[in-house]
Amino acid sequence: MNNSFDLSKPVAIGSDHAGFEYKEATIKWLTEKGIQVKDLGAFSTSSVDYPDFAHPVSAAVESGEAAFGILYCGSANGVAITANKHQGIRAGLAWDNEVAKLIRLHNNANIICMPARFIALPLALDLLTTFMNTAFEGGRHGDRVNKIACH
Ligand SMILES: O=C(CO)[C@H](O)[C@H](O)[C@H](O)COP(=O)(O)O
Repeated sequence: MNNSFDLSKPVAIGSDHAGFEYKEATIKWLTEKGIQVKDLGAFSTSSVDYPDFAHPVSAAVESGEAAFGILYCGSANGVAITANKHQGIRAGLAWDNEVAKLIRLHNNANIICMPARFIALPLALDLLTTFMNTAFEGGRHGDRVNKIACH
C-alpha cells in the first residue's frame, strides 16, 4: 500500500448505528494491515446520533493526533456535514472509486465519509484503499482549498 498519510499515527474512525458493522469490519481490515486505529464509536447497532461520533473523529484529525479519519453513517451526509463544521477538516463523501480519488487529488480531504446503507462493504474497503493511496495534487487545487476557510 502506497499511503499518502503518516501512518505512524493512528487512523480515527467513527460511525453511528447505521455504519457500526462497516466500522467494525474496517477496523479489522486496517488492523490486519498493521495500521493503528483509534475507535471513537459507536459501539453497537443501538440507535445513536451521528454528531456524537463525527465530532470526536474530526477533533482527533484536526489536532494532528490521527493521520486521517473515516466516518460511516447511513447516507454519509450527516457525518460529513458535522465533520465539515471543524475548521481544519475537509470531509469528503465517497461512493465510487473516481470520487474517492478526487476528494484526495482535488480537495485534500482528511476524512472520508462513506454511506453504509448504500454501498457494499467490499466497495467501502476499496474506496478507502483508493483514498489512502492518493496524494493531493496541489497547484490550482491548492489555491481553491486555501479559499475554503471562512475568515
Ligand atoms: O444517514 C444518516 C445521517 O445522514 C444516519 O445514518 C441515520 O441513520 C439516518 O438519518 C437514518 O436514521 P435512522 O434513525 O437510522 O432511521
